[in-house]
Amino acid sequence: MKVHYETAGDGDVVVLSNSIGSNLRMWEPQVKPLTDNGFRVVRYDTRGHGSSPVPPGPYSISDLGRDVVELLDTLGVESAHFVGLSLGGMTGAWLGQHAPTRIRSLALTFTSVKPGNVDMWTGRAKQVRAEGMATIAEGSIGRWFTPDWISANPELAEELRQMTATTPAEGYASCCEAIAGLDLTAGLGTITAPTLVISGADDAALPPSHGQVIADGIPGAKFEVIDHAAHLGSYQQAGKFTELLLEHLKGAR
Ligand SMILES: O=C(O)CC1=CCC(=O)O1
Repeated sequence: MKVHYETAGDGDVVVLSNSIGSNLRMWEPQVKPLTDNGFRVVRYDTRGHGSSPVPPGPYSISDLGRDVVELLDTLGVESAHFVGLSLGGMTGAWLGQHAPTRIRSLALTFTSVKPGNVDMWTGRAKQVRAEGMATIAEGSIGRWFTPDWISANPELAEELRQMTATTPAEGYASCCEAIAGLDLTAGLGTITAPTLVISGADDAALPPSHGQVIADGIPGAKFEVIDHAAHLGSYQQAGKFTELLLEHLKGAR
């Protein structure tokens, strides 16, 4: 499936992959630092999100991974650095296992290879298909940011709440179904790409224990935990997140 994407800058390609309920705009804080450091940023909307197509679900993690391979084919890019947050990180873990020749390095952030809570994810899919996105959008903001960040940044928080509220319900639900029951643990040891794993100390959705499993499973992976970061730590602690990412990407050049 051809997903919607935007590119910026010149140099080695870095693909940025969004979390569930967001779109490529979530990477706004990273675009300038990456292009200023000689990378070509390719950010895309995961299927069912933003301006990408919304085929009827359920989707699987291999659907999401194959969309990235098709995107690289479209761009004529043999291999790219891949940075994913949450659902994007799960897509990255699939790519590292199933399309290793297309992946130069991986940054798997605020994510998991075995999220668990199967009933919660299937229940969320059912709720969204029945009621739409409004209730889910309220809940997302509470998981994405700590209460003090929301109080200090009310306009940004509202903008990001709108990002979730305007996500197509069928797309969101179908991605919940890709997460439900997911378990990519067994293949972690086959990943050969240089990998950075980042978790957030205040991420109640996918706490650092999930990142630790990934880092323990991938040979040579580096693991960092960012303080004062909830689930959308790339936004809440954009400075620290981008610093870690640039160090990793420059080391994998
Ligand atoms: O929104 C959430 O519940 C947290 C989350 C898990 C996977 C993802 O992309 O976001």
